[in-house]
Amino acid sequence: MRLSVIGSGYVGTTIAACFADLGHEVVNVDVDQGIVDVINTGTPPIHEDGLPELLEAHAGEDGTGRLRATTDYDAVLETDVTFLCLPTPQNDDGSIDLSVMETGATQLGETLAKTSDWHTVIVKSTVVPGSTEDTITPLLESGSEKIAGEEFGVGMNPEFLREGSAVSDFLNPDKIVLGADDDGAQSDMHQVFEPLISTAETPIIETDTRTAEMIKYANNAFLAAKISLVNDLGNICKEFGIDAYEVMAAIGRDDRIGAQFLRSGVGWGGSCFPKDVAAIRAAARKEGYEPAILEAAVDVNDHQPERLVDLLQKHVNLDGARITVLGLSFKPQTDDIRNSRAIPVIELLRERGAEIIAYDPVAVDPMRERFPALDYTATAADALEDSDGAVIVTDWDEFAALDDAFETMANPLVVDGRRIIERRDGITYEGLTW
Ligand SMILES: NC(=O)C1=CN([C@@H]2O[C@H](COP(=O)(O)OP(=O)(O)OC[C@H]3O[C@@H](n4cnc5c(N)ncnc54)[C@H](O)[C@@H]3O)[C@@H](O)[C@H]2O)C=CC1
Ligand SMILES: O=C(O)[C@H]1O[C@H](OP(=O)(O)OP(=O)(O)OC[C@H]2O[C@@H](n3ccc(=O)[nH]c3=O)[C@H](O)[C@@H]2O)[C@H](O)[C@@H](O)[C@@H]1O
Repeated sequence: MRLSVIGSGYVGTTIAACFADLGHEVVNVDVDQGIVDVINTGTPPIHEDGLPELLEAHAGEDGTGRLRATTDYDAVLETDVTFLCLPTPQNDDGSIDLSVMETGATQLGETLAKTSDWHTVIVKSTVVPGSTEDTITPLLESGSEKIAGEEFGVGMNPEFLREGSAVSDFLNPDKIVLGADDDGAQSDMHQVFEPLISTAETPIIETDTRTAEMIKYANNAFLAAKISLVNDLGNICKEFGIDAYEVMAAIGRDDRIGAQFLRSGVGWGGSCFPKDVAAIRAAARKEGYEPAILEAAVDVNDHQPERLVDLLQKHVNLDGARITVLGLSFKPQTDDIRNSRAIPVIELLRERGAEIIAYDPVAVDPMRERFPALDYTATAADALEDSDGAVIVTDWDEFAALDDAFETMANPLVVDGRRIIERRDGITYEGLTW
């Protein structure tokens, strides 16, 4: 099939490359000429495992030619189906900001006015229930002067990939949710996912657009709340001198609980959990419902960075101390720092007078834009030298392999927010929940 993917960020680039790999002909449409140029050289605009190989195979000079990028919306006219992968950030009150989606839908509608062919538009972005039906579809209709369901199709297909393992998650999903209010869109979505359905034997959930939208929020809210509950229990474990990881390993054996997402520590960050929990809370409140558990989940999460810094301060006077921050991205295997827990940790350390030396394998440049005045190093070992204490904020594997480097610290003190460093002789070690 011929597909266009509007928005070439973490999701748009990944799904475009994966669909090309599954045999579709794909064009990425983005307003950012720099991103478009990079994709057309066969290189990903983001750091993501497996993407360099896929882009080289399909967009590179010697590739299959099944993937290209452009800033021109008219490219949509040479395709049958368009995915909208535009950002859905939050307003100051936490509610969803649909403005980029509105701009994209309007421009896409105006583009579709130029063709009489049937076309299906699929909302891939995370949007609160009702957004597709009440906001996006009317804009597509007014821009194209066509009737949804009769002259073009509209579907909603939420994405569940995680950054850091985006390619493998997309190609091996635990479910594919196909939301549509018309048969044409439902049938087109089936065709798009056919190569994945037949190879991965993935469960397909067919539903309407509002339910598809809600499934995405329920999924993210459940996972975020699960981690917060684990952190709440982990904080209790710490008070009792019990290892939360041993406790979680035991309860994770219960199928009703599940073994994943039981890692306690400095909390959840990233571009999605915080904004999606905020958006569904705001949407619920607007309907007159206060979601108490989600509120508590956010509250626990907001306090974990402070608990980490308080724990460090039990061992060292932070005023004037040289403190190493290891890990800046919101999770390992990505350069994304959006809502990284490193941000509140750095802010708290600065408030308490610490001098910060920071290191991350791939996220130094984005963090330098956020905090230009910090001292950044090229290796973790350099960051530890002469330091009065270190905090671990991201669970990069390379931190687990650090050994002699701790001996170069002025004060070998490690406060681990991710349980990545082993306790050992010669280091004062504190785990956040163990
Ligand atoms: N990042 C993730 O892991 C996941 C994100 N999502 C959802 O997917 C959506 C997109 O997220 P990301 O890919 O992270 O966003 P992003 O911010 O990484 O990428 C968005 C892209 O859209 C482009 N863009 C902005 N306005 C445009 C316009 N009018 N026309 C064409 N392109 C335009 C930007 O230049 C950028 O390249 C969001 O709703 C997010 O919640 C869903 C699952 C996973
Ligand atoms: O909507 C989205 O954008 C995506 O959000 C999350 O994916 P992502 O944020 O990329 O990464 P996760 O692996 O879920 O980690 C999120 C945060 O939770 C933290 N986390 C995760 C697991 C855990 O056990 N403990 C824990 O603190 C991570 O360190 C990270 O800060 C979801 O896992 C994806 O299914 C979803 O598609």
